[in-house]
Amino acid sequence: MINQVYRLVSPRQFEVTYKDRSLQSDYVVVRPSHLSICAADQRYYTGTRGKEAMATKLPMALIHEGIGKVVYDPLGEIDTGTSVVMIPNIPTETDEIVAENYLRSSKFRSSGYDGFMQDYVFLNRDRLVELPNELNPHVSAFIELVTIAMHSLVRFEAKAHTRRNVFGVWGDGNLGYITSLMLKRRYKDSKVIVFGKNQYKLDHFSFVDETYQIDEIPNDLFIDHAFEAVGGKGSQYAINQMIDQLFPEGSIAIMGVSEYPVEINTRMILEKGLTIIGSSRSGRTDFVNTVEFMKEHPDFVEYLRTLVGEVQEVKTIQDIITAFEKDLTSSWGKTVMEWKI
Ligand SMILES: NC(=O)C1=CN([C@@H]2O[C@H](COP(=O)(O)OP(=O)(O)OC[C@H]3O[C@@H](n4cnc5c(N)ncnc54)[C@H](OP(=O)(O)O)[C@@H]3O)[C@@H](O)[C@H]2O)C=CC1
Ligand SMILES: O=C(CO)[C@H](O)[C@H](O)COP(=O)(O)O
Ligand SMILES: [Zn+2]
Repeated sequence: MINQVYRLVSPRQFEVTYKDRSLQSDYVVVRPSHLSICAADQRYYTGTRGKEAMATKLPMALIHEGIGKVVYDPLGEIDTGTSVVMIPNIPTETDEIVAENYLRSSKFRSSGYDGFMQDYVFLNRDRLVELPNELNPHVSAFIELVTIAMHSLVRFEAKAHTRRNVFGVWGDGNLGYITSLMLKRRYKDSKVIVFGKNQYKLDHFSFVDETYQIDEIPNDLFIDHAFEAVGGKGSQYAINQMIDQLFPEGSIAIMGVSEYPVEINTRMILEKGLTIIGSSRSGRTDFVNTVEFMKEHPDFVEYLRTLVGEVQEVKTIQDIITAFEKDLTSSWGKTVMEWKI
């Protein structure tokens, strides 16, 4: 069959590529239904990802957050029409220590390897997780971003000390919202404080204990552990504030992506004995855990609906551009594409 792949060829410019794909293979074929735009996709779309990465990774289909329905399973194990979330990480080996998303041999969709902006996505059997029918598709579209918070929390639990009275989350955007919501659901007796730049965004965080604008943090406020969900140059300011507000021996989980190295106060990291935990992408276990968590906590899913921002029906390449442009000017939430191309 001929599959159409919608690739970014240069900033703000997409082209259709026709790829001949055989159904005589082990791949399960999925028709995407709802796709969501990540900050990483925007860095490629706008060309801010950096000259070298743009040159080596393009042309490629963007998008690594998405769901769809199974249209063909060569083994006949998965019913046609089953709703699934697609896993963008593609491991090529296993390791007893290193998780699939940290293996340098793994490929990642929409980062040098074609993402989900295709008519049909061909996936290895273990690269999809079945979704319950009742789950809201616009929320499910960005499950991958929820797995990022899940993955970071799992790493935090394995590496940080066990006093968890007060958590601080820096970042009043999508990932900050998801992380603080997940912390509140997982640690019912702990206090969660969110630190952000915009009062109108912080107003959405009604479920946390306290919120502060980053230039109004009380001097006597201290936290046990911190999560960074800012990215870019802002992460430098955020990480240095975390270092100041943490009790000794606390931890900092970094999730935000920065294009350039950031300067952090290593002297105080040493003096306070802080642990820094880097966290990037996610793997199958995180997807399975996240879908289970969403099944068990309907109120968690309900809160995530607040994050559904722009919804754009996509039938043409111009609609794709419209979705990315709307996302750039949107002041809150995730942009979801209803994939009907
Ligand atoms: N590790 C991983 O695997 C993943 C990482 N990410 C990364 O996480 C980061 C956040 O993503 P996302 O939530 O979607 O992006 P958002 O833009 O929605 O969120 C970032 C928020 O942080 C605010 N902010 C800026 N500076 C500070 C500061 N010093 N302290 C507190 N808040 C601040 C921003 O405000 P304003 O807009 O006003 O500047 C914005 O509201 C990005 O870098 C993204 O690439 C995303 C997915 C996976
Ligand atoms: O968003 C992400 C995962 O959900 C990661 O931040 C993204 O994969 C980083 O990729 P790149 O190196 O291409 O910017
Ligand atoms: Zn992403």
